[in-house]
Amino acid sequence: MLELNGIHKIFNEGTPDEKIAIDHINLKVKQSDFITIIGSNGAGKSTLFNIIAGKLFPDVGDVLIENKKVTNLPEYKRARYMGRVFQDPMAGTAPTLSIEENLSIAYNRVKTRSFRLGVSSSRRTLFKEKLETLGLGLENRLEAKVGLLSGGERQALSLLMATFTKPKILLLDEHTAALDPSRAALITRLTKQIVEEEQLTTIMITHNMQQAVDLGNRILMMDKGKVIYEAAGEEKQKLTVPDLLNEFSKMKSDGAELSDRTLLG
Ligand SMILES: Nc1ncnc2c1ncn2[C@@H]1O[C@H](COP(=O)(O)OP(=O)(O)OP(=O)(O)O)[C@@H](O)[C@H]1O
Repeated sequence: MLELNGIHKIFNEGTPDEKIAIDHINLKVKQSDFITIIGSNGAGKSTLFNIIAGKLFPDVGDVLIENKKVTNLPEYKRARYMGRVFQDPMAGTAPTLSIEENLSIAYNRVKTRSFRLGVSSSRRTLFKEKLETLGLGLENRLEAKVGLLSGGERQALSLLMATFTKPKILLLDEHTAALDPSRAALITRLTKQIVEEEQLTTIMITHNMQQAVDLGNRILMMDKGKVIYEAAGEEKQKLTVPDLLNEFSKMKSDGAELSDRTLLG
């Protein structure tokens, strides 16, 4: 489904600020894989997502989606393959537009080339059905401005907007990190539900070890631009938070920086 071959990315090359953000990473993501990525601050996780999404281009290496090389395809041309939810609930939605207008934009992005905001009755029925699956009553507030929603409601809507058109790849970029614990638990539960129902190929960055252990069939740990630990299948299912902390402590003994954020339980 998604292949990263020898991806290398350096920022500010040849200057005193030179930084190797991604150090020759290879990754093969299969259809319906759900990968969680954890790692220290500055490990290269967001840079990796930006390269997958086409927001950044690698200096070396190739990105393939369904065996097609997309390495230099800009973000807007990859948008119909990708769903992405960011940490900031404000990032995925337009606050001055209504819930149905936001859903309409997400729908048009993939289904048609139209930027029309008008919503036909069949679309409205589809939007209502999808919103009902969130269990938040948003289906009764189709005309409410998104700026009036709580952070959790907004993030649930962002998740729906990123997934209801069944993207080939779903990127979740610490999408529960800015929410209080109960709202984070809600978004985690909805993520699991949507990914399972739609069989979405998903990659999720998280600093929450419990979430990284609970979700997905594969886990990657990154440090200094490299994947330094990986578990999949049964090994991943058996993995516990103490096991992960143990892996982190090995990393620490190799001189890596551990921050409190890395160790979020
Ligand atoms: N646009 C940029 N210009 C210069 N350096 C950058 C840029 N983007 C990222 N970096 C550097 O590249 C490294 C990797 O950053 P990245 O944001 O990918 O890490 P991360 O694993 O997502 O970190 P965090 O968990 O703190 O969000 C860091 O040292 C960062 O400072």
